[in-house]
Amino acid sequence: MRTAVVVGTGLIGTSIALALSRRGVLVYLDDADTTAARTAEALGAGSLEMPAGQVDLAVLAVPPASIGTVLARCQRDGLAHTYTDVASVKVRPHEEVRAAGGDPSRYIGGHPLAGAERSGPLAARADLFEGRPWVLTPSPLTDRSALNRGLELVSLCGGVPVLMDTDAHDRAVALTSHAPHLVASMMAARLEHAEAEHIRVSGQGLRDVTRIAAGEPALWSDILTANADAVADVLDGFAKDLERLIAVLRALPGAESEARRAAAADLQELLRRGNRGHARVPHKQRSQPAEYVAIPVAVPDQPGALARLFSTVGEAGVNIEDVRIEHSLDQPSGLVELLVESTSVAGVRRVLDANGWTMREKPLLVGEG
Ligand SMILES: NC(=O)c1ccc[n+]([C@@H]2O[C@H](COP(=O)([O-])OP(=O)(O)OC[C@H]3O[C@@H](n4cnc5c(N)ncnc54)[C@H](O)[C@@H]3O)[C@@H](O)[C@H]2O)c1
Ligand SMILES: O=C(O)C(=O)C[C@]1(C(=O)O)C=C[C@@H](O)C=C1
Repeated sequence: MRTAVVVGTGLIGTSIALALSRRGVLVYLDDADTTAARTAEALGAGSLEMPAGQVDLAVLAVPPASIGTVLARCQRDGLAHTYTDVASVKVRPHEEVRAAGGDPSRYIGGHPLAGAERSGPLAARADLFEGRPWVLTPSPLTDRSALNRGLELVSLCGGVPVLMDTDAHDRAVALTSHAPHLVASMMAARLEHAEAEHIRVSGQGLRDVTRIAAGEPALWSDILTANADAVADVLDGFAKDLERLIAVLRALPGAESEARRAAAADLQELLRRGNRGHARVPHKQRSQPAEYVAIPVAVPDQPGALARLFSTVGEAGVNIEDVRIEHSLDQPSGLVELLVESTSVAGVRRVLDANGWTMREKPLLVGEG
């Protein structure tokens, strides 16, 4: 693949664009929100100039409900030879592509099982998909060349391709992604009005269980609406376990000893079932764990300052893996931590220094806090 357009330069689109650009693909960026597109460009994800001719692949990284209309528009404009999307559901986009008059032979549905609870290009990372499953859903109408192009995309992004039917995909992710999201949201919702004193005494467990509840509600309602029945089926089983668990917990303190023993055995069995289920969760495989270093840079609170910082780093030919921003209220500047591969640190510090940026002395190894 030599050329690609990424439509939707948020978390997923920009991560794909960064990965492709790194592998030498010429990437063009398009987003309804020009700030998102400009930020992705400043991160080194590609170019805002639209291509003169047809590109090899267009990747639609827009919300699920927009795939059909965006694909029909792109195909009408003859933007690309082949099209794929990354939406978290697959039945509805396939149906909408047909309903919107798109050409299904040049479209292959896709869904990388990697992401984050943050949205937008600033949350993007080039290695997001490394070692992660990436489902492709060819239909009987999909051309073999489109399937091969999809496989090439997955490979360039470091993902592991999995071919599935749209139905099977949506049922699978109802269990592994969509219902877990709602369970995390429901647990996190318990905290909304909890006493601050209580929340203060929390550890990593609460963070682990609630992390994904920070996801963008508009995107998640779109995803859940498109897969509502399958998610409700998973939650039905969950609700039965929950009902049983509440009865068991209520029985534990007060019951006669035999009933108490039965309740304790039930509780243990539920916890053991949890152990067995947890043991089946696949762990992320990475070919080579990359070591990132955070370079803290003081950035003035001025329009365009972040874009200038990113393009300075881009000039050094270095990919920014992640960005953390600490806003200091009432201060004329904030602290921005640029995460880069450890091998690039010296070059980045040199180019920042030459361009007048102020850095904190010692770079932090990620995880040092
Ligand atoms: N967030 C995740 O963890 C995750 C993981 C895998 C797949 N996905 C899927 O990836 C897609 C994008 O999600 P994201 O997390 O990157 O969201 P995001 O909000 O970070 O980015 C979406 C981008 O699409 C743009 N956009 C919306 N409608 C558009 C249109 N009609 N034309 C052009 N641009 C448009 C928005 O302006 C935004 O910049 C969704 O379909 C989602 O289901 C998300
Ligand atoms: O890691 C996360 O933050 C995610 O929620 C990513 C996650 C998931 O694993 O459920 C979320 C939605 C996607 O469609 C794919 C991946």
